[in-house]
Amino acid sequence: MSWDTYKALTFNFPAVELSLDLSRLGLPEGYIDSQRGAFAKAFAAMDELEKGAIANPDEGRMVGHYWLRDADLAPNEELKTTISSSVEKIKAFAAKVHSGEVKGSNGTFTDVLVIGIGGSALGPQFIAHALGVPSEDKAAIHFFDNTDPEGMDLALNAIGDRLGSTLSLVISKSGGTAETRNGMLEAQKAYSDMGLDFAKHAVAITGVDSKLDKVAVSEGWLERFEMWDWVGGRTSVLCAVGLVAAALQGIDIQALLDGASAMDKVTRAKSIEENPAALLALAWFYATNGKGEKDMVILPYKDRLLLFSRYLQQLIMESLGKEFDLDGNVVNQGIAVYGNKGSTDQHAYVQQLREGVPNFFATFIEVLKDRHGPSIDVEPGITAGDYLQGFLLGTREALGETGRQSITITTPEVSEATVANLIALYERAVGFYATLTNINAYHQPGVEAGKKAAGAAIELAKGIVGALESSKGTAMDAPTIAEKLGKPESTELVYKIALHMAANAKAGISKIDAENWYDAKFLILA
Ligand SMILES: O=P(O)(O)OC[C@H]1O[C@](O)(CO)[C@@H](O)[C@@H]1O
Repeated sequence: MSWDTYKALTFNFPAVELSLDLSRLGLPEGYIDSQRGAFAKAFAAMDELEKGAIANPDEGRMVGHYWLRDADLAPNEELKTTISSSVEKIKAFAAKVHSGEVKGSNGTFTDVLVIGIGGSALGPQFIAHALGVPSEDKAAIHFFDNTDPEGMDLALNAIGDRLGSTLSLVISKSGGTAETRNGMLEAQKAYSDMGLDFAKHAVAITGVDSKLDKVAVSEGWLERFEMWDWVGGRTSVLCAVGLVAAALQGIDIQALLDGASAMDKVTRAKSIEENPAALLALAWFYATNGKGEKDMVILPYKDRLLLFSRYLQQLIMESLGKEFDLDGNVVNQGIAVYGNKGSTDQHAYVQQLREGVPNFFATFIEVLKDRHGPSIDVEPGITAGDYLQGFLLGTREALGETGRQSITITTPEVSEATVANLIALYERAVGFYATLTNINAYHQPGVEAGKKAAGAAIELAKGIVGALESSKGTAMDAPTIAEKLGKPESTELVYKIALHMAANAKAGISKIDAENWYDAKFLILA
């Protein structure tokens, strides 16, 4: 890359100490100019959104995550007060927990168990991993982010005998998410097995009057923090969803809010070149032909940013992956996101990136500061951190040689400010990209289909137990059970569910193997 091309296509944003290098994207001459009209619309739409327009038309909702870090921007006094008092309430609660004024049955809280999924876990996980220092944190943080029983066992195992000084945060915007409900019930059981009262160790973060909120009220949980319908799950990390856990861990949440606010100010610029979120959205649009034709590979060369790609997966794919545009046309939009960290990835999938199917563009995230404190030389005059940067620069070069596109974001260090900068940068880039592609970034109708089908499988499971119980001692294969349930069309599901039940000896169900696996029979002994 020539120095002049690099300078011409690298954009620096001193206010947030960030630089964005688009020089390895192959942007044709005049491309930015050709997009000015489209971006004028995107800037205008973003202005309207920030003023409180119903930017999520399907759900008739405002989209207010930008107000969370600058309450004065909220469209009315009530919201301004709600937002600021929520932040104050979080800080005050964390202070009481740290001082021991609010404590568990076994004394000052040492651990925090976050129970949530999707946007109610990914943001808190990213922040905890990026900014936590185990030996200094005010609380160790653990997650139930799935309905996998063994995953929960592992988290409980890490907590060990400290459950009596563990604060559980149950986080669900809707308050009705099955995985989170299951996690809550499992946690409740773990506390009660140790003779502890869950309610005295539990905090709810949810919408007012949701199912979860009602449970928290009726059981007299320690505290409740409100979530609002104008904050989407995937953009909720800077409200109570992410801030309570972060504050308890000892992370400076005001610095997070200020970092996001600083990036928000920069990304309100009305000129593409002066706006890093606009440049990022433009880069995505160019690289994917505005149709998601290429995947986005996120490559932070920093262990602390490992979970950023997972966080972005939801932010970008749940926001942009849409069947219809705002006019009802079928568009099947989206950008697939994956990634891990460099240089670890160099020894995993970079081989394919360089030589295999050219269906991606990479985003390198470069962090200038290696560590707090000095580093030893691993070779004369060279540190491990020099190697890390060397691998970033080398991989980027190697990808360029085979015509693979990349973006590079450079930030000075990993801190509250820069982590929040990145979050705010990508939130706004997603918003701009949605306007460029004329889609609603703020709903997720597709998620419902899987939830409904899962519900049907659970109903079927109940039926299978009933069928085997009513014919105790009789072994039946899957087609017979399905027939008995009046659901021959669901034979495959019956087979899969019965296999799982037998593996877990559920309701005493066992399996009699046959030579052909599909002829296995299931029974409950008489
Ligand atoms: O916070 P809730 O309501 O439990 O939802 C969890 C996640 O489920 C989804 O609704 C769908 O995956 C996400 O948008 C959301 O972040």
